[in-house]
Amino acid sequence: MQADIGNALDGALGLDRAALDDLDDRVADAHERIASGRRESEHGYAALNLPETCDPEPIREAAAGFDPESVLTVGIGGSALGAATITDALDSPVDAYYLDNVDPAWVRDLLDSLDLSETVLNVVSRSGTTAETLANFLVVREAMTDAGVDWTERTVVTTGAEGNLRAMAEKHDLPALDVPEGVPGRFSALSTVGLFAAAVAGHDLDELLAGAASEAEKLSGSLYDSPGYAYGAVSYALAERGAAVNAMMPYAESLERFAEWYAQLWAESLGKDGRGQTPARALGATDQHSQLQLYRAGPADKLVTLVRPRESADAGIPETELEGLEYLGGSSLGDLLDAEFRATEASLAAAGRENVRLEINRVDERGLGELLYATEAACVLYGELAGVSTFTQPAVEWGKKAARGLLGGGDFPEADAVRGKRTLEID
Ligand SMILES: O=P(O)(O)OC[C@H]1O[C@H](O)[C@H](O)[C@@H](O)[C@@H]1O
Repeated sequence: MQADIGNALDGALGLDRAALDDLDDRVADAHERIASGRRESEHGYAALNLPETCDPEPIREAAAGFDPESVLTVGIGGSALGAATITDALDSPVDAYYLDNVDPAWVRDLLDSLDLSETVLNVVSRSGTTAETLANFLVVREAMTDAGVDWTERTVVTTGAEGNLRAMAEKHDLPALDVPEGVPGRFSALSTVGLFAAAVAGHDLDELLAGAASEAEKLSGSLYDSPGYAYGAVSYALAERGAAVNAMMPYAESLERFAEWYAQLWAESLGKDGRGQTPARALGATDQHSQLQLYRAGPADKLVTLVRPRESADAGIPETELEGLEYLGGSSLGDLLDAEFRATEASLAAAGRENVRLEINRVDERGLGELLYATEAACVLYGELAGVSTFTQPAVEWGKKAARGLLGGGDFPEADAVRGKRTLEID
């Protein structure tokens, strides 16, 4: 991956090269902390070791027993978004679906549309206790039984050492993949969590991990040596100067889910102690015709992250006799997308609005491995520089406990706050 941070400098927020050079001393210290966490396989830091520690063989073996039409992943947050980012980005004859919400109509529609006898079910939960995931699993299991499908023959579980899901896998003797120790869900794309659906879909796990490894090798004590660190350092420096929002804007339909994955990573890891940077999601070129207005002319409180592959399949634009459109004819949709990308970049820069360009060669396994790993490294570095606890999520846990208390799943004081909601109703 390559990061071009030129347009992050000398814009409205006033970050200049000298300030970035000064920050590089702190990057060196942060890198030492990260390297030590990786050496000791500390919680969270262990995720940056996945290019070396993730063994793709058991994942491939678990997938090899199936030749399905589709793979259905039941999980939420980090237990769905990494896999979804990979399978959405890459073509495969196997369709990949994700039940990562409990909207009843949506769940029912999806299940009605699938041939469950031709579907592999992957239930993914690190904790093995997440209510949405377990509830959806029970619904899918029943739907399989109703369709005359032996769910125990078509289910693979991915979970931690303990929890309801582990117990269920043992009880029914289901194939189970282990969630690696020390790897939080939002950092688990390059592990059993993110790679099973990719393996079923026939994607090259070795290349995904090799792409990640190539970015891991670049991590050093200077932001100028690593695209991941460069992006993390610049995001942090701009946030300190007022970039409260970071808009992730890939110029590829296939990377739309990547922006969703990034939003969890950035929000849940960095939003602590009154600090953080709000992730926004945009898609080029579509959102040039909507959100760009705000990014260029609204408050100067944003970094816009433009992501694109350098190469992709192209489609020619036919010659036209339509007056005024001659310039399009004989060109291609790829040329148009490229022009739109560069125009957006220039339009933001001309207005002093900071932006960064992240590029991979292609949206393939290698490019995705690079992009996922480098973004994780960026996030970890940002967390170190900001002094936040990157790998915890107490605010999310609060809401989980409150919901569980409301459902009668235990005595949680958080549920009392829900019962005490203030109201001011207007009809
Ligand atoms: O994998 P699970 O234990 O089911 O957790 C799924 C998700 O649950 C929580 O909301 C966490 O905050 C997320 O980080 C996690 O990815």
